[in-house]
Amino acid sequence: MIQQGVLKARYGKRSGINVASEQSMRDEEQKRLTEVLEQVEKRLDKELSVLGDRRGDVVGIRQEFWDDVRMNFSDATEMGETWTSIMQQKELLIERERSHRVAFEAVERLARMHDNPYFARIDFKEDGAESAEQIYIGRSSLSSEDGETYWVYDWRAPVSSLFYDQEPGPAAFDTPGGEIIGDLALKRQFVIRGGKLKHVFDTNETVGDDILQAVLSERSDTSMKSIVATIQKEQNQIIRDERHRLIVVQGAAGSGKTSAALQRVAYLLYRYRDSLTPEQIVLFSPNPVFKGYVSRVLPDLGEANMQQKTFRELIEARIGRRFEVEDLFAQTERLAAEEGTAEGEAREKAVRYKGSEHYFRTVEKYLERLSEEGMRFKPWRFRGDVIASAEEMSRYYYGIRASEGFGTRAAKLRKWLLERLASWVESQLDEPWVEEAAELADDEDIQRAYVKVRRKGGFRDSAFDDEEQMAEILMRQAAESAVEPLRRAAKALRFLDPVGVYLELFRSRSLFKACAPDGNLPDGWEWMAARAEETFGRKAVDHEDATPLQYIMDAIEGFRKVEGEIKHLFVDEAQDYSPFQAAYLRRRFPRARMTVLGDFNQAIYVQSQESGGFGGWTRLMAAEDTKVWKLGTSYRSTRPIVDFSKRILPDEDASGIRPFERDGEAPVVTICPDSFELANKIAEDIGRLLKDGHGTIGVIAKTAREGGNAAALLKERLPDEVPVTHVSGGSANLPRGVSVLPSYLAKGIEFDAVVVWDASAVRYGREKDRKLLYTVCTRALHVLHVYSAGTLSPWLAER
Ligand SMILES: Nc1ncnc2c1ncn2[C@@H]1O[C@H](COP(=O)(O)OP(=O)(O)OP(=O)(O)O)[C@@H](O)[C@H]1O
Repeated sequence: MIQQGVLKARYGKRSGINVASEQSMRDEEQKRLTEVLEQVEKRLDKELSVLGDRRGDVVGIRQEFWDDVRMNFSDATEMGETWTSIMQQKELLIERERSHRVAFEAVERLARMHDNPYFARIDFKEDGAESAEQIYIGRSSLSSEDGETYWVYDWRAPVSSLFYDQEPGPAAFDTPGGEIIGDLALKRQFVIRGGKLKHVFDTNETVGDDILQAVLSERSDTSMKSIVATIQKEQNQIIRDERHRLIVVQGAAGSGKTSAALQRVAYLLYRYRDSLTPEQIVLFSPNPVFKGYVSRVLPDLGEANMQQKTFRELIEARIGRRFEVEDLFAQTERLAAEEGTAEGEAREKAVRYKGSEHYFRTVEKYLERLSEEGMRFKPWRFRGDVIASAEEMSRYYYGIRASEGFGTRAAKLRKWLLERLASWVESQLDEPWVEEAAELADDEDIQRAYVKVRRKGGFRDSAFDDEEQMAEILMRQAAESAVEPLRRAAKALRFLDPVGVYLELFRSRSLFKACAPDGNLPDGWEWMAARAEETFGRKAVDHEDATPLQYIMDAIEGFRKVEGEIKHLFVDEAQDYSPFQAAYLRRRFPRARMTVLGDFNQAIYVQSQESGGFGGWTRLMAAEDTKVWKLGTSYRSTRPIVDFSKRILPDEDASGIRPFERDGEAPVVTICPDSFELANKIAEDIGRLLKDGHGTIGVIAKTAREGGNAAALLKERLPDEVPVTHVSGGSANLPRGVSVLPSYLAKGIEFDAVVVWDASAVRYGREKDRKLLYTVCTRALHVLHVYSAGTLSPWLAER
């Protein structure tokens, strides 16, 4: 609920306004609201009765489905008719179910409208028009049945952008038919809840601070809310940008990147409702918790959810069947566990390097070279016979012009191999192994052979000849089915050896140097080489090798497995992607426009430390198709929390971050002598925070292991009626109450109160921990309490 006190306090400050005119404005708007609600009720009644009828239809058809079908299986014709009649009945049911769903959605939409039909009004006089039109803006539109009166405009309608973008005075907005110019005479905002007019006031700002203040002061929920009533001008530009194929948003923590992305999805679905479906939009989410957290926004706006994926799912689907693939979280945990050891340092160096631009360019160059030489093939053998050796394949492959590209070359080689296989099968027909295999033929094989001979006119005159033909066919069938797996492998291009190709980079020093942009081996190359041999040897793939391997694999196959039907790709937390991952997504979704959102101050994974900010993303499309937007105002946290968090960052990175003016309690730092005392203090604190009414409290630990310990220690100390949820990798739901989770699962989400489990110098002492600590602290909306067992992190100490 909006905290009315905030609005009243602010509203009171405007007391220069004439009280009488204020009252008449209220009366006027109350009258209008009553009228609109009457309309909504009328429509609701109608839709409810339609819904009842449709439900009756569906239930009726289901119950009588089999009665209305004529069943007769006596002969082929009757069977055909029975089938047709079942299909007709099924079509009817599908159609009625669809109309039932449409009616249900209409009822839902009208019920939402009855609660809160609109949130703004603008009066706009188009140049040349006689008078200004009053335009009321809500989550969805409402017009009279004859279509003559527009009671409410959808927030996504072209004219609604006036509300978000412009102040009273001369104004213009874009429509698909061109720009419309005129005068914006009035901007009015409303708070309507449960069909009651709570507040109404005029504003000169783009979107008044008063309402935003009130909205931001609300307690958080376990899932994200839509922001349509308070979209800010800079966010609106992102939401409505249709000009660019690639939109990159760099925005401070809490600046509304995810919110803007989701409203943009809703906007696109509205704008292109005849040609775009939610299934054609994919959002890449950082983790399963986030997936659940954002899944309510679109349904609340009356739209179906887009697809959500994580990068991990993409990798798993492609190479997960053949290899044990480490995921990003497992990698992060391992790096944390091995921190300070020689092995740990070497691994970290490798992870850092493999997420770098240097490595990406090295592999790109390597792929270029592969089009001239060096492709590796698996020899094509059967029963010890070499049907095609790796050398022969290579010769054939490089005999095809390079300009044909990897995909065509692989397809041509496949054709050649299948032909070879066919003539090899021919040469084997008299061999004893074929005879033996033919003797094992089962009834089905014999039946097939028999049918073939019959088709050729056999089994009529000379029985002897027919038997011979049967035997020959059976042998051919036996040979063919023996080589079937080989044929299938050829179809899947399994004669290519992507792992061999990948490992070659670490087997040949000179090859690596020749491909590296500066001709140098990276520091730790030998360690990486030994590690790669060792992991691939046991069919495991480190996370840092997974995308490069997949990229090479898909490249040498000619990027066959693309998702061309996807029209829009959204990538949240984009700063955490390596250049390989960015390039891979572009290839995998070749037709998609991309909206990429991130914050380089929250680049917490080792894999993206060297990726060069957003470089990996901005090069994906031509400069004229690309737009970089910046969001600097942080809306999530109170001003004291934003100021506190900013100080964790180097000045140059913090300078662009502005808090939205919302007051609150100053963050509190508590240093405890040891972790035992830390757990005691935090347990007490949680009791207080719950008593103060904070509905979501996030206790954020650095790693999953630490989170597990923290959850156990808190459960021991807190009474049973305080449920403590330990959120780990697999769980997708964020409950109300106290959640204990590792830093990387807190990405993108927020809590009323954040308790930082142990911000000591031991846990967050190094430069690379700085962004992590910043990310953790910026999860707080209203309250931030930081605890440390022993010496405080240096990133917090100097204050
Ligand atoms: N225009 C707005 N009106 C109301 N609330 C807003 C607005 N913009 C952002 N917020 C609120 O600010 C909070 C942060 O928004 P969001 O999660 O979209 O930011 P973000 O940039 O993705 O953050 P982060 O990078 O830290 O994950 C949310 O609670 C969101 O509802």
